[in-house]
Amino acid sequence: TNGSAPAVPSDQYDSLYLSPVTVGSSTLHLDFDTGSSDLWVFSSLQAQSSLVGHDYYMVDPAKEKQGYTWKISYGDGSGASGKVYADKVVVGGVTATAQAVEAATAVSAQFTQDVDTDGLLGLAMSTLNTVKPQQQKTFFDTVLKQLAQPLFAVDLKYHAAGSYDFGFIDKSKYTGAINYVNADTSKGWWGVSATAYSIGNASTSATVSGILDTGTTLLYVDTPIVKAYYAKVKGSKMDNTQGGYVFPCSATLPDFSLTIGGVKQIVPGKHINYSPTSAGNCFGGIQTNDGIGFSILGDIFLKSKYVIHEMGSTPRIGFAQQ
Ligand SMILES: N#Cc1c(N)n[nH]c1N1CCCC1
Repeated sequence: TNGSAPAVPSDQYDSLYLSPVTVGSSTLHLDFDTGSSDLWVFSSLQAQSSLVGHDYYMVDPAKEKQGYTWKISYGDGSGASGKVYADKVVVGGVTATAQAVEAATAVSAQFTQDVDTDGLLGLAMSTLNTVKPQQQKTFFDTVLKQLAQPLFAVDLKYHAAGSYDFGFIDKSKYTGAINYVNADTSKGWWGVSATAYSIGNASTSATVSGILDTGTTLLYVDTPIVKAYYAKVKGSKMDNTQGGYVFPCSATLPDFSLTIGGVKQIVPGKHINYSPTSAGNCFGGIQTNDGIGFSILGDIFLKSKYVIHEMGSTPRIGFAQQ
């Protein structure tokens, strides 16, 4: 079976996208994350006070994987931990009958405060899964063999609902050709490299190595590229209080592209005005990857494309224009 689930922006700035998932007998709204590999949910194991505003998984003790635990921490300092159950998970009609469901006993404040997000569904390689004593499979790995094609396709949109397709490519969701490149999955992520970037009409050769990551809001690249971009934005500056480059909300933002597999993957300038700040200017969608060690092609990069993640004998990534 194949299937498709909506990806709905959680707020007016596309901070993250939420998709409905049936876990056991509950429907939760999860953040599908190609940058991590745990399927974890808010659960009845948590203190009631942590569950206010959230949908949550009602655990069935008979389904517990006794002695199994998980603990995850993300690059932004957030995290969660808990116990593991084997239960039914359904995404867009695709069913995993005994998926490892990581039920939270504790989650960090960032998650408790975000009442829209009921957990995450990881779509990176299962080698990054945090369950002990035995690593568990992602939902995609669990259902892979039942899919017509061994792939999922990501269709995130700018200030609109998109979708995640499992097992098929939806020709109505893109125009032009799909450009495929091999994926570097050696570090557990969907890794990709670019050979150049462009700002407006000017191209510069450079090697940009990074990961595709639906769970990251913005686009993080090397500092020299970020500086060159905002040099073309009148009134832009690095604002340490806001934590990145900001600019007047009236500024005209040039398009940005990364050349991947010889094809320019363009990010429209409009998408690079991420959100207003508390200080009366606007926060940039392109920011420095300082301290990360590689680039992160997050939602700002992804939301103009239809991106196929194919786990064939050689993992591949396909890019097409929405
Ligand atoms: N930081 C971070 C991060 C990432 N690189 N991919 N997904 C992330 N998160 C998912 C939920 C919180 C952060």
